[in-house]
This record gives sequence, C-alpha cells and structure tokens, in this order.
Amino acid sequence: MEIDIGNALDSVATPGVSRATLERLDGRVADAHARIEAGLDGRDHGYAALALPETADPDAIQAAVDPIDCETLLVVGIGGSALGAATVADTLDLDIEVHTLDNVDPAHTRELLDSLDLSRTAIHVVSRSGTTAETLANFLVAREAMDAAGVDWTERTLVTTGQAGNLRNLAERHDLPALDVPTGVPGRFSALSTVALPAAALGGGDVEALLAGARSEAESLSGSLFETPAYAYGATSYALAQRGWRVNAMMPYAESLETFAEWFAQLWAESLGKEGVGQLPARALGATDQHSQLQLYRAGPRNAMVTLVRPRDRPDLPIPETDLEGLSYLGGASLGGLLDAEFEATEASLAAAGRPSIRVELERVDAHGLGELLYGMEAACILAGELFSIPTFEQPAVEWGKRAARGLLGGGEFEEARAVEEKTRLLID
Ligand SMILES: O=P(O)(O)OC[C@H]1O[C@](O)(CO)[C@@H](O)[C@@H]1O
Repeated sequence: MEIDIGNALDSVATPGVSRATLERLDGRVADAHARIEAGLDGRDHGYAALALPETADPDAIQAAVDPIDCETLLVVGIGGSALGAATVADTLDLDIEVHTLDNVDPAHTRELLDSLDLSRTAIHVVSRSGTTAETLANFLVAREAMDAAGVDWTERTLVTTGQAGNLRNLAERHDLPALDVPTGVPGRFSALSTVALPAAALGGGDVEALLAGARSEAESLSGSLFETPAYAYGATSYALAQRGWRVNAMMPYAESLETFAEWFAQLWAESLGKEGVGQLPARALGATDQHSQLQLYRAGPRNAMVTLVRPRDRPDLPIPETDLEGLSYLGGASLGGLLDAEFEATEASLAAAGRPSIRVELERVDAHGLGELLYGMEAACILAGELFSIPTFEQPAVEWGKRAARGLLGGGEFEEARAVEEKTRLLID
C-alpha cells in the first residue's frame, strides 16, 4: 500500500497540514507506535488485531470449511461480523456466491431466502458477543426456512463466536462446527480471522495471500509516519480533522472495492467517533460519485477530505474506435485509461479548490492487495485513535439503542424503552 499525502499539505489545501506540523506530529507518532507495539506484543485488547497475520490459523479455518459442500454461502452477522466477509467476497473472485444477511428487513430477508437453493446453501453465522438480536433473529428465520425446505441446517451451518453466549450454546446443543473469534479483537478489526476468512477459504480464495499482504503492511510499521504508509494515512487524517475536515469520503476507483468503503465506514466511525471527536466516513465510488457527491466535496462546506484509492495495475477493456462526432478522443482508449484519467482529474480538481485528498495505491486488487489495505487501514485507525487520545476499541454509545429495542420487545425492563415512548411529537402529514 502506497500513500501520497502531498495534497493534504498547506501548499495545496486550505487549511492544510504544514510540513513542520507533520515533523512535530511525527514525535507523537513515535510514542504512539511504542504504545501500539507494546499492546501488540502483550496481545492487549484491540492491539491484538495487529497480530492476526501471525495468529490467524488458515489451516484450522480450511479444516472447518472442508466438510461443507455448497454453491452459495449465507453469512449471517452484522457490523464487524458481516462487513469483513462481505468485503472479502466482493473483492476477490470466489467460486461460490456469498450473500450477507446483516439487517432485519423482513422483505429483504424473505426475498433472499426465497431466491436461494437452500439445499446447495451453507450458513456462516457470526457473532462475537453471541447475543446480537439481529443476527440471532435472522439465523432463526434462515434455519426455519431450511427446515421448511427439508434441508438439514445442522449439516450446513458453521459458527464463529465467543467462548460463551447464546450462539455458543446453540452450537453446542446441535453439535455445530464452531470457530472461536480471536481473543482481544473487536469485530471491526477482525476481518483477517475466523470471522471473515471462512468465506474466502470456502470459495477458493487465496487466504495465504490475504495474510501475506497484511504481513507486508505489519512489517512496515515503524516509529515514523514518513516511513510507514498506514501511519502517514492515520496521522494526516487526524491532522486534517483537527483543522475542520471532519468528513472522510472513502472513494475507491474500483467497483470491487465498493464494499471495502462500507467496511472502512464502520472501522473509522465506531473507532474514532468518541468524546466529540472523529471523522464522518462517507462512502463513495469512483468515477460514479463524481457525478453525485463531488460537487459537495469541491464546493460545499470546507469539512470533507477525500481518500482516493486505486490499483496501479488492473485488467482493462478497450473502447472501440468511433467516428461519432466529438467522441473520437475516446475511441482507441480504454475504460481503465478513462478511469485513471478520472481519478487524477478528480484529485487535481479537489486541489484546485484547496480541498485535501489522500491518495492510496495498491499494486492490484487481489488477495495480497486486499490484505495490505485492510491491515493498513486498521493500523491507520489505531494510530489515529492514539493521536485523538480516545478509547479506540470500545463502542459504548451503541448500547443505549440496544437496550431500548430489547425493552420495546419485552426483553426486560429498560428505562431507554420508556424514553422511546416519551418521544416529543410534532407531526406534519
Ligand atoms: O459480533 P457481534 O457481537 O454480534 O456484534 C456485531 C457488531 O455490533 C457492534 O457491537 C455494535 O453494536 C459492533 O461493534 C459489532 O461489530
């Protein structure tokens, strides 16, 4: 993963980051790296995520999926328990279809289950806590659909969960194959583990290359942002946030990385959105969102930095020659050439408007490249969390709503549920 922070400098963006600021910030990066290294070595909660390229066990994951014969995998999970697998499945060319059930929309769940040949479908149900209502509800619905189709779901279900919890109990009661979530790794940092790698292993994806890509990023971690791409990204995003750029539009120029932008959104929002700080991650796609969101990023409030991601090498498709008026400049070019021109033009257009962007380049979008990107962004996020001085690995703010929903469903007495009923109303219809 190569990072170019040139367009975040104050010679380009207003306000941008001066080189002197980056030099000063590098002192704090060295301290943060020392903290990260100690946390990694001690396998401390959260930091343990950065050890996954070493601690993940691809053979155990392969052994868990080998008995499963399917054409379709249904990943039932939410947040970090779904986005990693969805990113791996949407980025890599797997030889199975992977669907993610990560919401409780009845119409969507019904439609998805009806569209599947359940006799050729396997379920990977994932929940670190083992108690997440949406995941367990969807699993109960999916297994009932298999029952109704005369399919033995116990033969086609793999579980990834913690040592305890409803899902662990269910796995034990039905003797389901179960993998452990990695110890000390919050969901949003767990893609390179038993949480998302089973989808890759089941679909013939190159798990070793994914981990090798992550390992190459791990080896680049050092005490300086000027030598560590991930830290350059994290530190510069932090410095831009401190200067009012509180939105981070993640804009990959590859359709296969669209879901990666969703994965990044959880990582960045749930890790850094605390104590009044953080950056709002916006999901964008290049070149498509040049025609929807770019107007705002160039001419709206001066609060959005853009992260532009692209592979240097990609399969291409020639544009046929044409004698159509005004189109000859396209004829003979290629879609990849056009996309790269769009990438560079968009980057330059932001600079021309004094708006910061960071360029992220991979050699190509493959298993190794994805491993680099996932690990690199995780390390960048952890570094940014150190600089923001916030508890990166917790997400206490999400619990209020869970208690309220549980109370509304009769799952216990929760004052939050009462607050829902006391909503202030001003109806206009
Ligand atoms: O894996 P679990 O425990 O089901 O949690 C799913 C997701 O829900 C959250 O806890 C937020 O509610 C995320 O941090 C997590 O990725």
